[in-house]
Amino acid sequence: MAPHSLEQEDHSRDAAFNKVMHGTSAQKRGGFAAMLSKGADGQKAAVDEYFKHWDNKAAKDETPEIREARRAEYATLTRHYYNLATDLYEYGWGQSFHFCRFAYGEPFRQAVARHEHYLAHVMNLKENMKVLDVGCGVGGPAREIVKFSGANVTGLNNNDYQIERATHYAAKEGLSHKLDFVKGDFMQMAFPENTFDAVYAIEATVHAPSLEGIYSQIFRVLKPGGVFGVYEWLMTDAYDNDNPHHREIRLGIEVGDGISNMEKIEVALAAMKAAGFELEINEDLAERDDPYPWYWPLSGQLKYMSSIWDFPTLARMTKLGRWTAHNFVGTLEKFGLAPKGTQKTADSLAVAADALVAGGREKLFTPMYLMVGRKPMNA
Ligand SMILES: CC(C)=CCC[C@@H](C)[C@H]1CC[C@H]2C3=C(CC[C@]12C)[C@@]1(C)CC[C@H](O)C[C@@H]1CC3
Repeated sequence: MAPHSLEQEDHSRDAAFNKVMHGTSAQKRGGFAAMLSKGADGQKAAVDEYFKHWDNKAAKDETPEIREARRAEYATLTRHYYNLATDLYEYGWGQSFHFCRFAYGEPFRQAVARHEHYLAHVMNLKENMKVLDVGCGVGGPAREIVKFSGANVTGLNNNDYQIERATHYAAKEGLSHKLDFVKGDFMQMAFPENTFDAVYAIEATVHAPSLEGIYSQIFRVLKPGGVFGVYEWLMTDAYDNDNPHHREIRLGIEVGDGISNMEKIEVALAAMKAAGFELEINEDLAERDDPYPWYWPLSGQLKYMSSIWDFPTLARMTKLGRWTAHNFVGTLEKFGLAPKGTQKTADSLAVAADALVAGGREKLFTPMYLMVGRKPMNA
């Protein structure tokens, strides 16, 4: 698809909204405690803004105009998605918002960290390099990559609440001298051209309305000779847009994961080329011969559990765990202990989980299409 028109940024509006919805909850210890201390008006506005794009818009009825309306509001849609989902992510998954490969007997957190180390390794990140993390979440991967490589990392994020959480965790771990976090829309980065030695993006650029647009921005801020590494969310070659079942899976992933429009592998490869990168690596890591698939923690199959410490994380994904969570947050909402819309958000994440597992099982979708590209020296 062609490069897309951009939403007007308004950082003071976003900061004011952040105060109304999140208050001081960014300082709370875990996702669950943070979730219970939201401002009701802010939460309602975020729910309305986010779900207006999806409610009553089934895959079978979707028109190009509906999809286009979502793409046109990509930044607001993504910002409100993370206003709603961040605490649930932290509660259910941890502080690294991405999938990973699993080796035999490998505990969950170790596998997540290994996926981050692998990207740093293939990009050859080194001590004191100036590195940009595009769409840094609450900074779990950035902290790990700083510790692994010694690089200095700037995290770019469009969501004020995630920046507050990321800043809080970096300070807590004594890493503030190696890490900073900057608010901004990755489609219109404020950094001057040729700023960074390396840029990485872990399962984040899928939120862009145009892959060519975001990869071109990354190309611009990279120094000549600099490297870009990305784990991209993409529909595989097996995805057929004329197949209603395939479309349902794609829409399920999009609605539950705050994505305005997800593309196929061929589009991402063409976008890297159009942006100007020399492609050094492109591989779907989901196709590696691993003992367990990337989606297994979401599928609730406890038989793959290799460490008893993973039980609390994985139990939440079983049928019983999900049923309990649905009813628990519903009860909290009823008694005014959790803000209205918490259950709707949790249910939407459950839809995402099912669609992600179906997309993975049917090999229609990958969350780990690895691309490493270099900006030519003469660019
Ligand atoms: C949205 C993008 C581009 C990346 C995030 C990937 C994953 C970290 C998330 C995708 C689906 C999420 C779900 C949860 C945590 C984060 C994800 C795995 C939950 C396990 C959080 C707790 C809820 O009760 C169930 C969620 C299911 C989906």
